[in-house]
Amino acid sequence: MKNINPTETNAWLQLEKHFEGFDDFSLREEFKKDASRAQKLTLIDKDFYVDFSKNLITESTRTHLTALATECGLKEAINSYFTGAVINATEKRSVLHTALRTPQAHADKSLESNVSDAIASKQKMFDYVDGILNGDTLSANGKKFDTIVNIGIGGSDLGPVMIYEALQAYKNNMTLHFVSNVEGDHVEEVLKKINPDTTLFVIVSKSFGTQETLTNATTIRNWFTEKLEASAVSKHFIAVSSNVDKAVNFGIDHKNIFPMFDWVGGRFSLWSTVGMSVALGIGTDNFQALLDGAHEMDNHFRNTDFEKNIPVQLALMTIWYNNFYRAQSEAIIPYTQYLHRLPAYLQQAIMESNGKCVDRDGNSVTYDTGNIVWGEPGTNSQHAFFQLIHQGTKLIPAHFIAFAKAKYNQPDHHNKLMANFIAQTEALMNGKTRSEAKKDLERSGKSKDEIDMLLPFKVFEGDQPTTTILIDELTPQSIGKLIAMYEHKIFTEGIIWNIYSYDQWGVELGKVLADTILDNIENKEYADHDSSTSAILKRFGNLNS
Ligand SMILES: O=P(O)(O)OC[C@H]1O[C@H](O)[C@H](O)[C@@H](O)[C@@H]1O
Repeated sequence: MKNINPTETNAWLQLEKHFEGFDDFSLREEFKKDASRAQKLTLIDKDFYVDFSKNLITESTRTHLTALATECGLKEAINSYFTGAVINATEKRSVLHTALRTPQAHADKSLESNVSDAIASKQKMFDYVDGILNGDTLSANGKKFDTIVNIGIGGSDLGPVMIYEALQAYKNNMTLHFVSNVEGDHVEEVLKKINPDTTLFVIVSKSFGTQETLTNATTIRNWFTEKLEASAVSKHFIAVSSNVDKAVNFGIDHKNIFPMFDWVGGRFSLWSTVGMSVALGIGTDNFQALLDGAHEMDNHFRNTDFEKNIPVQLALMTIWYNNFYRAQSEAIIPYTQYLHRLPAYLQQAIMESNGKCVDRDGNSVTYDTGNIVWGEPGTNSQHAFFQLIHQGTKLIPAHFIAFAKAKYNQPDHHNKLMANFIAQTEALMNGKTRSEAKKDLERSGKSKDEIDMLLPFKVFEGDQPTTTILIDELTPQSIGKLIAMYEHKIFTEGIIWNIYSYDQWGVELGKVLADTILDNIENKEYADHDSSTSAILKRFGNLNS
């Protein structure tokens, strides 16, 4: 992989010049000028329809941005990514979540053994899941398991919970709970709801060293052994980890440890045995369909020209807004409750990956990286933060994601949902001019004085950019494809920004300091900090003494 400072490329210079022409850019005008704008700026890959035309771009913008991707060595980088080069250099690891969904017959020569290991570990997981679901594997008291508790945090929680919520229409009758936060109240609330006799606990931790997960697992095991014999632990607790020894030390039966691989990053691990709880909740066929959907997007990303490549063009939009428009954030608005955890999942995937201020040569970057993402499902978000997108002072490019077909036959609901989905992007783009707003007020019979007073508040500037991602139907396949699309978008941005997307050193500092503070709390030693930290520690200590 070449380390290229994007701002020193010819394409970047061209983009800077090109951007100067955007002072009086108007999407309304662009659509008026070119009847085929939507068609030219929409990419279709089977069930995915991605319309970029409501973005602040022209076809030349796309050309310049695509040239930037090429000049930054994206083609070679994609090849390195898919063939197992050590692209996570600071941790000396390959980045091969794509191998987890590759059929053996499609494996690259260099990755045959990774793919066959992935398939073997998936098979072990599937056999176990089938045994639980068909009742061959029973609880310590010979009962069928009916509840799963996933104990994990970060990538060992967000991916599984997001997918499980997304695929509620595909769930079997297993009840799933997710315990992630180290907050004891979170654990207690889950324990209140479950019967130890019929509950399987899945401890998920790549490192098996994460404070939150080990604390929760220990508390839950203690609770469990108060209710059932200690010998029942081996039938009710399983672990997913790449640190098998630590899982054994914790007391997990060797045969109940489902290994994951060093070459899969935590936030990209939902495709691996980390998906255990999801597979238990939706069954192995649906889990396989999820993998197949992701593989379909892998092929699209790897084999499609950049101009027609959905993840590449999505990444380039982020570069355009982040580095040229200097937009501070992007919104992700899924028009389905099923995807209510998608923004949270993407916050980890995107911000932990690309929140880096040092380039691949170890120098401080001189340009912005790491886009901030946030969001909530529509239509709820329309009644919450859309005011700021429509009339605030910030440029907030947004992804609008929806599925053309609903899962249940409620056409009245679905038509209303989709009407809002479509209307919002049109409104954000067109806004409302002063004269349009004035006409509206006149039509409503307001006096001249009232109109003069109200008019400034009724104007919408418009030109708020959106990308519409319309997918035929929400299925395990399309959800897999959607998540893989974002994974490759993240990769592409990291390559162009010349940063390492697959480490997360920034998470360490706070973790280490928390250990010291915990020591202080336990020993009631509050003095050895700045006055703010000491006072907070003391107040906390006093309230709990
Ligand atoms: O799976 P684990 O090893 O327990 O790690 C859980 C999480 O811990 C860290 O905070 C990392 O920043 C995350 O990327 C990771 O997903």
